[in-house]
Amino acid sequence: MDTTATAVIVAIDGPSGTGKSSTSKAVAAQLGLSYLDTGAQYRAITWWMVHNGIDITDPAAIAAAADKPEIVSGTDPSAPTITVDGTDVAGPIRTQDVTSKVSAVSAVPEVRTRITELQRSIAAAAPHGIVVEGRDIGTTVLPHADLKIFLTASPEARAARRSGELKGADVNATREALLKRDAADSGRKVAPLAKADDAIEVDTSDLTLQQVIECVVTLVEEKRATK
Ligand SMILES: Nc1ncnc2c1ncn2[C@@H]1O[C@H](COP(=O)(O)OP(=O)(O)O)[C@@H](O)[C@H]1O
Ligand SMILES: Nc1ccn([C@@H]2O[C@H](COP(=O)(O)OP(=O)(O)O)[C@@H](O)[C@H]2O)c(=O)n1
Repeated sequence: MDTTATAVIVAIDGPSGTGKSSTSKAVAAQLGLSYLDTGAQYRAITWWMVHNGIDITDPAAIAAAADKPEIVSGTDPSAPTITVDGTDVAGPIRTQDVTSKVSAVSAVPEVRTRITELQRSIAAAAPHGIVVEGRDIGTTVLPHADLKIFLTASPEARAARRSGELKGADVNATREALLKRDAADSGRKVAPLAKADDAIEVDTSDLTLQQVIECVVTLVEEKRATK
């Protein structure tokens, strides 16, 4: 059977702490779709640059190395994986050090070209469709996605969620770090963080995670019914 005709492609974008990862994983698991965390890929290439002593303040050095690491993403929403040259980096990519450097690395056009190609090939290979989350999925990576969602939330709600995860982290410092990363991601020249014109915006500040999941599942099911 040709499943590609019925495969549904969902793009979920938005800034940090709006609920992209939790929502995308749950929606994909519930609907039998694959799942791709594109932020994890940018974190993985950043981890590799740091690990290999590349000067991340030097865009030319980053560009020259952009082709070297082999990044592999496992797309099962119940057990997503990420490896670089065969090493499991799921833990190391979440350190504060990588978080503070990822916006600089992901702004380099050669890095984006490489990772964007990888993302498109993963989406095209997903047998029943995929939920892809990131910053530029609806605008650049998958502009023909069947459904585009742009999640937002107040900086206060996002900082409270993130500092809840990073046990003991100061909520004001977390808020400042989030806003700094938003500004870098929204201000870069190539594929900035942006809402696609045809994306549906959902403000999650006053919604529970379960409410957001239900909202997105309903939207995907409506799309699937009319495909
Ligand atoms: N609507 C929500 N209400 C409360 N907490 C949420 C909500 N959505 C997500 N969270 C929590 O906030 C944190 C960040 O969510 P995450 O999905 O990682 O966001 P993102 O991928 O956009 O950075 C997680 O601990 C998650 O459980
Ligand atoms: N599609 C994407 C996804 C992430 N990124 C970059 O990767 C960083 C980390 O993304 P992430 O989704 O893991 O961030 P969090 O929401 O987990 O904080 C972002 O701040 C961006 O700099 C990007 O440029 N494009």
